Amino acid sequence: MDAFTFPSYAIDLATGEALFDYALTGPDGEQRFTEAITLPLPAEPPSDETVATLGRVLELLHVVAGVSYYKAAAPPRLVLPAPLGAAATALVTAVYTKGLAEYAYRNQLPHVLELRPEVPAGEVPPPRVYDDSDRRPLSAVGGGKDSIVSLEALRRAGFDPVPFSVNPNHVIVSVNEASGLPALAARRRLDPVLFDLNAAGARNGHIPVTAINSLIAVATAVLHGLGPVVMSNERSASDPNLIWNGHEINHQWSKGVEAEGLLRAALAEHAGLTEPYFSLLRSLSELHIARLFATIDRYDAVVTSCNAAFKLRDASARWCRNCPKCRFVFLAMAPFMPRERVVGIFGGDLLADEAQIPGYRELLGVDGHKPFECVGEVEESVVALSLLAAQDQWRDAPVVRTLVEAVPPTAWSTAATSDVFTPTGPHHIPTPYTKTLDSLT
Ligand SMILES: CC(=O)N[C@H]1[C@@H](OP(=O)(O)OP(=O)(O)OC[C@H]2O[C@@H](n3ccc(=O)[nH]c3=O)[C@H](O)[C@@H]2O)O[C@H](CO)[C@@H](O)[C@@H]1O[C@H](C)C(=O)N[C@@H](C)C(=O)N[C@@H](CCC(=O)O)C(=O)O
Ligand SMILES: Nc1ncnc2c1ncn2[C@@H]1O[C@H](COP(=O)(O)OP(=O)(O)OP(=O)(O)O)[C@@H](O)[C@H]1O
Repeated sequence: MDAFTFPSYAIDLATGEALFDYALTGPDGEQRFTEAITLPLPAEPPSDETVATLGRVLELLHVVAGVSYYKAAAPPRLVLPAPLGAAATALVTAVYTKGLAEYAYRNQLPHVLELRPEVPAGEVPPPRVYDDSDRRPLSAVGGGKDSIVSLEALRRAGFDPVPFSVNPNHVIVSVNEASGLPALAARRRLDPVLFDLNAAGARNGHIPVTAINSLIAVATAVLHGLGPVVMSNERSASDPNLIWNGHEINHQWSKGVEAEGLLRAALAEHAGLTEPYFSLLRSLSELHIARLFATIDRYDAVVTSCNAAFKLRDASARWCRNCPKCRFVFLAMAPFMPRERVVGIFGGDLLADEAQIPGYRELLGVDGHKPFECVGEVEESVVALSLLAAQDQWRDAPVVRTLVEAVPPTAWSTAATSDVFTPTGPHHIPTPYTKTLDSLT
């Protein structure tokens, strides 16, 4: 295939269903795809102004959601459907290069990292300015500990958040039920042709799914007259897993602060939104978030951070208890909870299971590189281990004992001087929200 194009998109405001068309084209023909995204409908029909702003957000979503189909062939040309301003073009360029960096690395496709979209010439008419800053926030819920911390903090700080999810599965539905807050949901249906192509051996790999979910959330907020979309993306999401050919390869790129800034700028430029989107947890380490989560117990029976529970097919019921994310989250929660509580949350004791030791060695930086998963930095794992080694309830757990001997002696001084509980780094949290997390402590 030579090129990836974006033939059209349309939304039916009677049903909320938006259809996004894509095409891979080449000398041997064309492969078309249609993705369907259905937004929840508001009680009252939207005004013409709202529909115009929504249209601008959907134009960005159309282009960004194309990554799922582009990756089936990774052609050299990315041909955009309409003129875009500088900020929107920067977002699209980054989504298809940095967002697909893990895919490029694993498939050995260096040209993907250099991809530059072809943007049709022309002016983009300026958008209507839509000041959404003081409206109720839409709080994205993914079913894991991080979004629960944000939702509870927003609620306790009096922001009256509206929980929102894309394709909520049983985990997310249970989390929303546990919150007691009425939630909004959007549906997203990938073109089944993609699965047929995958089964036939098409190129496949990781995509920047948070960029897509984020734009669906912003579209929903606009349609419902709500305020900023509040995400729960942590500090370490901005850190790469490795460097390849001089490029950072980051599994979590679209959760990182660079993606957040690009998305905010594109939404301001293209859709006129003044305060569209930010992460409330941006300055926090995963370990710090786990400590905050420990102060909330109403979600213990339902919280699930394991990605295996969110597969489109053959999903696990809750924690699989045998992946980097399960290992990391167990390690991060354990220092801040009675042992029976964390074992109850996970349905098993990972630190009593010696089969977990090789995976924990990777998390602690003893072997390999940071796994391609949503896990914290090596330093956070080291600090968690040092906290466990100092607790009677954990000191003699088989995995803790072995790991304490496995880490280099320098790890303990690293842990002693670590700033993992000090919020740091760039963030986009608007002034009214800066004290929100204090409501949890
Ligand atoms: C649940 C999961 O981790 N899925 C990744 C996995 O896909 P798998 O084949 O095992 O199962 P499905 O998710 O059901 O996907 C089936 C196919 O569909 C393609 N696909 C899926 C969603 C989408 O938006 N676009 C798609 O094209 C997918 O490629 C499959 O062929 O492995 C895939 C290949 O590496 C990953 O792409 C799947 O990741 C999902 C898109 C996903 O939702 N993953 C999140 C749990 C995730 O990884 N989040 C990251 C943040 C990444 C970011 O920058 O946003 C994190 O939490 O660290
Ligand atoms: N299905 C979804 N719908 C809407 N937002 C989502 C969805 N899945 C994840 N998110 C949001 O995307 C961001 C990244 O997701 P991630 O899975 O890391 O978070 P989480 O589920 O809250 O916590 P954890 O890191 O413990 O899994 C979070 O802000 C989360 O709220």
